Amino acid sequence: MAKVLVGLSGGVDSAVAAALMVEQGHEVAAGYMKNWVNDEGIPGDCPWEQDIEDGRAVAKSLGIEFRVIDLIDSYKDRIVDYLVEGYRSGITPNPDVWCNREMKFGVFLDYALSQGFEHVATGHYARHRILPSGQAAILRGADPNKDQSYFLSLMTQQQAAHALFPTGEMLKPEVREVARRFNLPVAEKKDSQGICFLGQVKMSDFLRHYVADTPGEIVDLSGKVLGEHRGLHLYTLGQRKGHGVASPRDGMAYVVVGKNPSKNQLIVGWDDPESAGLYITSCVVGTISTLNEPFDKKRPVEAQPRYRAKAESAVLEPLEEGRVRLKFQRPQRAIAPGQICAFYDGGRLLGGGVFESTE
Ligand SMILES: Nc1ncnc2c1ncn2[C@@H]1O[C@H](COP(=O)(O)OP(=O)(O)OP(=O)(O)O)[C@@H](O)[C@H]1O
Repeated sequence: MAKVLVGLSGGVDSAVAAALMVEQGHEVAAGYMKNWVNDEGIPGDCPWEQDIEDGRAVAKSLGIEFRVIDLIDSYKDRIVDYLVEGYRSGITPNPDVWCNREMKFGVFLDYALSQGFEHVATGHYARHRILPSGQAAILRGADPNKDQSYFLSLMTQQQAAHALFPTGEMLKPEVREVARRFNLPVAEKKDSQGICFLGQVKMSDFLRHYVADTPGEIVDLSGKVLGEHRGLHLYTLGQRKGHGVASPRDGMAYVVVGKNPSKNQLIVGWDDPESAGLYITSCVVGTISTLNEPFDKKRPVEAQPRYRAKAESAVLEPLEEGRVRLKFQRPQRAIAPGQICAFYDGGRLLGGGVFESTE
């Protein structure tokens, strides 16, 4: 039996995680991280009041303590600023991955430990194991449609050692069934989507409040001007729609193949392996974080370059501290700096890093 603080978000997955922890006989309390309050007139509509109410109702039905933990300042410093700075500097940030490392298993875990808890449990779809070495390992969730291990790829061993993922062994429909079995008030609540504080707001509308529009030319690979963009930060490599350059005929679409910050130009080309910059096989990944073993020698890995992507065979080669070169077996489309790459050995998460540059 352990003392466990469950991260209760107001959704069904974490409610079931809490119920399972109670059922397993742990000493359980629930914590809701208050991350965002819109007091600056910036668009964002996180339904946090409803979520707190739902979290409180779940805790009550399980007979466990419910705490609301104010992490607004840390969230602003560690996630919102990272997001805005990232876009400002032209990279593609991933706040969901960062949130697990900095918030849920960062300040929230620190809070839990300072309060005498031994573990933070969340409703992530990932599996937790203790290896024969005594180290904690993270495996892909049992539900292949829901697996969230990608989002945990920048976690450290110390963080993993204090983590528990009670729903990671289950399929989503089973989670709903358990919620009904426990009569949890959120058993039929709809799944949340995207970054909480943005809610239904488009990222571009949110960013407009922080990053001024800086219009410039849209050019093709030969330098011919085809249109005007609103600011490089608003476009992503591989983007097919929303750049405003019409396709000349059916079956030929312009996509974003690059950015030239010094000329403030957005470069478009055909969605084709021949378009320079769109497909790469070799790249440098930095901010390397590993869970169980250091990346200190050349090794094969499966590298997953985005959440809903297949992990691809690649060879990883250590560079100087904190960086690796990754050579994919097959060309990869639209790898953008800032994006997170998760590394796996079969179903086991090895760690992750941030794409820095392509070669
Ligand atoms: N505001 C929050 N306070 C406490 N824990 C949270 C909060 N937001 C998310 N978590 C924890 O992180 C887990 C994964 O977060 P994510 O946003 O992916 O939720 P989810 O998959 O929609 O799960 P849920 O159904 O529990 O909302 C949640 O299951 C929960 O344990």
